Amino acid sequence: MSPDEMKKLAAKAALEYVEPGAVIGIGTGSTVNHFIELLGTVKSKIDGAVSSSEASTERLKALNIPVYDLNAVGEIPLYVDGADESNHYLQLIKGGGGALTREKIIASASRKFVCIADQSKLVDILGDFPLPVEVIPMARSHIARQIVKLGGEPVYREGFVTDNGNQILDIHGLSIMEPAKLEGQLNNIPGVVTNGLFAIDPADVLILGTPEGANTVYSK
Ligand SMILES: O=C(CO)[C@H](O)[C@H](O)COP(=O)(O)O
Repeated sequence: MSPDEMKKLAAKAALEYVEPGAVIGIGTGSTVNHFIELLGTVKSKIDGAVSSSEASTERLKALNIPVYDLNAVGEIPLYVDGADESNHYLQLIKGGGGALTREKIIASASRKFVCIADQSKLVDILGDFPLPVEVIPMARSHIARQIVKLGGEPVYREGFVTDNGNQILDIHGLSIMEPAKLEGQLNNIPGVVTNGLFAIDPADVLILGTPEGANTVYSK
């Protein structure tokens, strides 16, 4: 079975968490794209969505699913998003698609974060996937030097601009033993908008697509 088929299985299983009348928080990426397609089949049962990126908004609107501004809604019952890596505590690296800041905001505004992924995303130690950091452009070089002091190798994602008009540094060479600590340290560097660690506030549920079906994983 291909990774994409596994992503689709995970997305399908996440539909079970959708409650009638709800506004659903929607992440970004190829796994979420499957979820958006499936959400289109039950759109009459939901109120609409809050989206974490221009790309997801476009897909939701193409299916005539109403997209609300986060400021116009209260607490969101459910947030569905993918991940680049998850450990067994459901602490994540996200932001491969560059949408990490809006993703973290909507995850934080949601009661339950259901993460969907193919089985390859589950790892023992986070860090093989380069950790994205969204930065204010004028602070980029300064932030890169601070990251080197923390033991990482920052690489500027050249030519990429986030939906917020900022830039991304991808940190290579990390083996992240204390994800919550590193998340805080990075966010404390002036000019960092946010980083792709979702460790202080991890996912609540991880659904992994596997060749045998969708497996639900809870935190260790
Ligand atoms: O964080 C993300 C985008 O910013 C995505 O959730 C992450 O990159 C996973 O993507 P995919 O579902 O395509 O594997």
